[in-house]
Amino acid sequence: MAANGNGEMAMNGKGAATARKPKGLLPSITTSDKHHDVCHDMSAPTVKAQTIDELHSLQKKKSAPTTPIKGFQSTFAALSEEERQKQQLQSISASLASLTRETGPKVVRGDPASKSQTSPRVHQQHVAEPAISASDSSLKFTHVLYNLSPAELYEQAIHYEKGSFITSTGALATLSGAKTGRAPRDKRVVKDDVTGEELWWGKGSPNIEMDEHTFMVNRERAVDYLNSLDKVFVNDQFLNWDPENRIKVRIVSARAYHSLFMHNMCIRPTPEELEDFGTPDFTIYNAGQFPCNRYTHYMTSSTSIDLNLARREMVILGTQYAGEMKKGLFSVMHYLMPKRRILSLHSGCNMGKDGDVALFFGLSGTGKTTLSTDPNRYLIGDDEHCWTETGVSNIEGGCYAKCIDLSREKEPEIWNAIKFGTVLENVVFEEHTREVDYADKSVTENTRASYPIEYIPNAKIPCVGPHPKNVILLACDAFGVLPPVSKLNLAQTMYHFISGYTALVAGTEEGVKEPRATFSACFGAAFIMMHPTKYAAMLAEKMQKHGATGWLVNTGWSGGSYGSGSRIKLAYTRKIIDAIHSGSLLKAEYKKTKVFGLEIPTEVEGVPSEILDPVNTWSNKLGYEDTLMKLAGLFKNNFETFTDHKIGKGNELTEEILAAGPNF
Ligand SMILES: Nc1ncnc2c1ncn2[C@@H]1O[C@H](COP(=O)(O)OP(=O)(O)OP(=O)(O)O)[C@@H](O)[C@H]1O
Ligand SMILES: O=C([O-])CC(=O)C(=O)O
Ligand SMILES: [Ca+2]
Ligand SMILES: [Mn+2]
Repeated sequence: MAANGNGEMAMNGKGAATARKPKGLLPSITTSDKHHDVCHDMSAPTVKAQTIDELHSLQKKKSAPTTPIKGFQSTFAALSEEERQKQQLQSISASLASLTRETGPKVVRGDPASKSQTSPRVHQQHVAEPAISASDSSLKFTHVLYNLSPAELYEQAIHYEKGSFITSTGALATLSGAKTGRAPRDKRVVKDDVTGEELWWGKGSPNIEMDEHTFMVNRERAVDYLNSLDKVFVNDQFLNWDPENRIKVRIVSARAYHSLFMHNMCIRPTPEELEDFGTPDFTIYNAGQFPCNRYTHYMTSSTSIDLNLARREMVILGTQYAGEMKKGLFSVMHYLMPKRRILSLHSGCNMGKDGDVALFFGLSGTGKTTLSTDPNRYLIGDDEHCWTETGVSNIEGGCYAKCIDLSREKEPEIWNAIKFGTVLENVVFEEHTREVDYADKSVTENTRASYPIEYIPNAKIPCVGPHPKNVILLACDAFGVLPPVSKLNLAQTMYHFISGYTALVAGTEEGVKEPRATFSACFGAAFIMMHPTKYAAMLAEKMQKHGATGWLVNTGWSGGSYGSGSRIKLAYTRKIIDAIHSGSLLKAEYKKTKVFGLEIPTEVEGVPSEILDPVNTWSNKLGYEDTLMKLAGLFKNNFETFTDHKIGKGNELTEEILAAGPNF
């Protein structure tokens, strides 16, 4: 039926339903008893499903086999894919095996909550003859969520982990629990015949010993805990972009947060690389929600981070802070790489357009991530590197930026990297808009963002580069007496590298009025495994061979100590770094400072000249002298522990290095 254009309906056969209406009014509706068709909206195609379940099943496409099946498309090829999956599950079951039971746990792929799972393939490590199960744990399944994607991990985190939220820019906000930083005093390293000889033990060393048996007790505790869960996350990934020195790592964890963090921080395998992954070189068991047993020998708290180099395993109990995994693996690299005559470094690294590489050493919070992330240069990495015979390589696949007081204006690249896929630890956000308040320290001052390195637009992929031209030592001097920049000779570079000075500021802690100096050998004593002089000797040799220049950059206080002066403007530090990169600072005019004997430039483009010599910035000159002497004394005191160690042939370098420290 159709309107006749005058607002009148055509009369139907019976003429009963409609009446002529005055013009201008809406047409009345006619129903017809002649045509029995239902009214359809035929403009959109219908869905190809009969039921809701069927509709939902259409939504997800099965991932295609990761590599095209080689050869003929036969049942033989399909079987080998199945065989490969079986081997993968067997390998995971072997990882999770208790060492006191005959078989590994029954592992099955997929989320136990997922209905769509088709008849699970179950695997056990070495299936013994059918026997009566000795324990309930051997009856249950361990579901394995294997190398999930960020989207899948978001869903797991949001569904199951309290404190997981999507922020306004798409990052995953998480809480790391009671621990919001690393616990170096809870680190334990197995001391055996080999490591007893090879590693650095005793005063100043980060390696606190434990015996093999105690490690096994903690390992068993972690494995039993993990196997008691409905599901565990397994990440199989790589460390080190240098293909010849790549390490395969497996991380077994209980939280999607941990899995996503390691997805970001380690190197992500391609589907093809994953197929050939095989047995990992190193495995982490992260049972961080579960404490260690205080009755266990060597335990001094409910947290324990245990490294067993012989077994190539690490166990985490009693801390959920994800940085333990990252830095635990870094410790492993600090052992494995020097054995291959490769130097491992706690440094950031970037490269200019002309291929000039710079290393940025520094303790936590001194600016490695901030300063290696530079819009004018290619980012190779922000925290952990190797220096080989051929050049530098990043160990990791992601960055871990501090984000307290982060601002879009000062650090736009890091700001923009905080998007979907990024893990944002312990930040505070507005409940409704989910906008993050980076100034808020309610949870901790150590708020962090972990993102894949390719989130920085000018990342250099693969993350490798030629030999460094500049070696920049960053110190955040809260005493305000170290110059903003000094040029170092080789002996001075070694002296400051071995010293590893920075200062912790008192912050909001009551009663603490003064900054506290910390000396951390190689700018990362918490992670090195052998004596600091071993790494220092390698650095000296490499810098000498490749003609690299050393620099000391103070990213800390100026115009007085913490409390009266202020932190050097990031914009000035960036100008100083620019001048190092461009080579202009090498050609500048220098003068030598008293006490520390540092060469300081008289001018740096874009930086007020008066701040280059700190004495100019202090109104209280006597206070400056006192503070300078105090810091010099702390340096001297600290270095005494190293004087009995030789570097290089015949001890000469040691003499030279000793003479390179403060003289007074
Ligand atoms: N002059 C400056 N130079 C460098 N960083 C500065 C300066 N002033 C303030 N900052 C701030 O100091 C912090 C440096 O932290 P960054 O993440 O770079 O540390 P890091 O050396 O990478 O430490 P970690 O090894 O713990 O990751 C940033 O929050 C940065 O904004
Ligand atoms: O390990 C961490 O938690 C953060 C970091 O990079 C460091 O402290 O050097
Ligand atoms: Ca960092
Ligand atoms: Mn670090």
